[in-house]
Amino acid sequence: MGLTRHHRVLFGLGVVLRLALIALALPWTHARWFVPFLANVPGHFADPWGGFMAVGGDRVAFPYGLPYLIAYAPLTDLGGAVAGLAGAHLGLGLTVLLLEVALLGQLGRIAGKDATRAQLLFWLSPVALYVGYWHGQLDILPVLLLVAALAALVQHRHSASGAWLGSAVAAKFSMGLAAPFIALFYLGRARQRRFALAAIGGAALAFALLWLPVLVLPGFRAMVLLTPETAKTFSLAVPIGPWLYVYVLPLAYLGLLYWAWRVRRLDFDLLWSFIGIAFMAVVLLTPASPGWALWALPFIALHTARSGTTGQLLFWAFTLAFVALHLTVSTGAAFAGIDLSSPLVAQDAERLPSALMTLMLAAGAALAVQMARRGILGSPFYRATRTPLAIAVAGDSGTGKDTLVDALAAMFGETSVTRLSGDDYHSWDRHKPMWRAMTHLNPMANDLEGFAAHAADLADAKPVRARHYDHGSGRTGELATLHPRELLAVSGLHALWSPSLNTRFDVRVYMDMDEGLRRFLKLRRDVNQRGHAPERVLESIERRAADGARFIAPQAAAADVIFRLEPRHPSAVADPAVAIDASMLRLVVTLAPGRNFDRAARLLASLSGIRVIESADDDGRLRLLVEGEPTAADIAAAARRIAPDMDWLLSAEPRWQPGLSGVMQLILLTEFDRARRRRGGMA
Ligand SMILES: Nc1ncnc2c1ncn2[C@@H]1O[C@H](COP(=O)(O)OP(=O)(O)O)[C@@H](O)[C@H]1O
Ligand SMILES: O=C(COP(=O)(O)O)[C@H](O)[C@H](O)COP(=O)(O)O
Repeated sequence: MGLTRHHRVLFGLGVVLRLALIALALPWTHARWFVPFLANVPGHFADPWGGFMAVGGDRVAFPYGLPYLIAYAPLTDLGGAVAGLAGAHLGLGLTVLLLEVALLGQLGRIAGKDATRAQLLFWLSPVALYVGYWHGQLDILPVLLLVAALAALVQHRHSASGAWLGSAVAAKFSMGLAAPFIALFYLGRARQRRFALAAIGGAALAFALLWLPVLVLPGFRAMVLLTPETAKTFSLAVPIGPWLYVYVLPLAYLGLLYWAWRVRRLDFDLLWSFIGIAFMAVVLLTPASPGWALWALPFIALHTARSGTTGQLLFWAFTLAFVALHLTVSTGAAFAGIDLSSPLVAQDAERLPSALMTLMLAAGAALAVQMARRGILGSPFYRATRTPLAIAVAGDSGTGKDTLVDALAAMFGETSVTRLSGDDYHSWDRHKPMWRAMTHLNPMANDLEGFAAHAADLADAKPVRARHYDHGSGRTGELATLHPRELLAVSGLHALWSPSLNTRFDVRVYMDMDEGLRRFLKLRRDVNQRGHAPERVLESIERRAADGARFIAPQAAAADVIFRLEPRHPSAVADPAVAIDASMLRLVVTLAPGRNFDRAARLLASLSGIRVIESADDDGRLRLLVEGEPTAADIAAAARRIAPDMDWLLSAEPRWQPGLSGVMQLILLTEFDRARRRRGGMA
């Protein structure tokens, strides 16, 4: 999205503020710890940590691993070589700035249409300016590596994502707090599970390369492994008896992890929200080092960019209170030669810091709760894992129900769709004599009560135990478990039979088909795929005609959308031995009374090579006659345009179909998008 002049001014303001601070402010941490350590590296490449302590350096000066050296030493030492201490400070400050710019780029890959707002919130936040250039922490590096890992993940580059994550953890162990949530993201859904090994391999390799070479160094072990920072995790403890405490942060973190595990199926936005809330818990539940707030900043910036006024207020209240607090209690910087590096408030003057801490906690907690409500409970994917989007596809035998459900699975991903077929609820196997007395189309020949009960349970995200009818053998198999997923596709001869069940469906489809075409396609399928003799199929079609008119056709009245395939010329179905050419078919789409075609018609008319004629039938139902052969690429481009907010449900690699099947995919996509909005603006 192009930057407006206003945006460019704001980004420029952030750059000017940073350059001014780099030039005029000398953080105590840089002067006392980081620059002396980094300046000492060139003479002690064998063991920079041991070398620094050997020359009397402070043991807590640089509790960081190889990634920090690789990132921060070059410009700092180059600056030091060129212009002494001032040059070293300049080099270190510029490195922080460059790493922040890199993080903005990664955040942009994740934030999509909210990128500019999220980047500006990060770039102008008091936390980024204070932590990076006044208090002078170097946490921007591990945060950049973690956000790069998540950006690679959202782009399905799983080995790279693992490598970035391994590097982030090698840079700062605390980034490992994100790892269990990422593991749940991979393991919770079949379509992601297959990439878990690639991610683990990338992480293990990167971590090993960045840790093994230095783990053998005594100086590294002394300065990095034994850092006192970790102890802060246990600082907030609630006494529950003599020598017995509950550690609040671990408790909160484990609770969050359990919640993510209970959600079971995470999409990327849920993963992002869980990690952001976990980092906020660290900031709120420990006397956090100022740098730790930077871990949460990308997450709260993107959340705020997607929120309304309340979110904005909470963001600024939290970040300003956090900085005000640390201005009073943490070290600062010398500014233009004036020493302002001591905490502004004496340690025993606890009232002001405590008031600011309370304010920061209140705003931060409210922000974390809002992130949980909007980012998790309000997530369309989370809500669909609790109440799946449900579609019913009814129609006579051979009208294309299974073919349509296959097209749904192609666009949403097989692992996101639960298929419930009415064929699995026939009362008897194929060889039972009862079929001579009753056809499959008669509701009495099917356990429609069990079918409806299972459909309702799956719509409530409850698993069911059902048998499967095998059309190849004509027999019903063993009981198997059907698990709920984000989408429930209920198809069959009687899928729209139950008025009470029909209210559970978000989309109701009736498959109609020109009778000659249906006979043509059913004959070919039942002979080739179900092993029936042609004469038996034709006899069955004749015998079922009355029940079709009596029990199947009336279900069309309950449909939102009726798809009717017709041959464009009778010759198309003259010879069953000649395969149907898609160009010989046309699609008639009929919408429920009161519905209009605006979106669908606009969409279809935009497809190259498509001819659309709009009409109305006798009872005022709008009808679209569609002919043409759009390519799969045309369908994909139209899908992105017509329903941009359906990304959360679509497969990572949707398989759009060419021709009239693709047109039906698009129309169903618009129907699901409509259902999403009707459910209260999911997304
Ligand atoms: N849009 C279509 N274009 C061409 N052939 C189709 C189309 N839809 C269905 N068919 C074919 O018609 C036959 C019946 O379709 P199917 O989906 O099995 O119907 P149902 O599930 O309603 O019994 C199958 O051989 C299928 O390949
Ligand atoms: O009418 C149908 C429903 O299936 P569909 O709508 O898919 O045609 C089938 O004929 C019966 O399920 C029996 O199947 P079989 O032919 O295996 O006896």
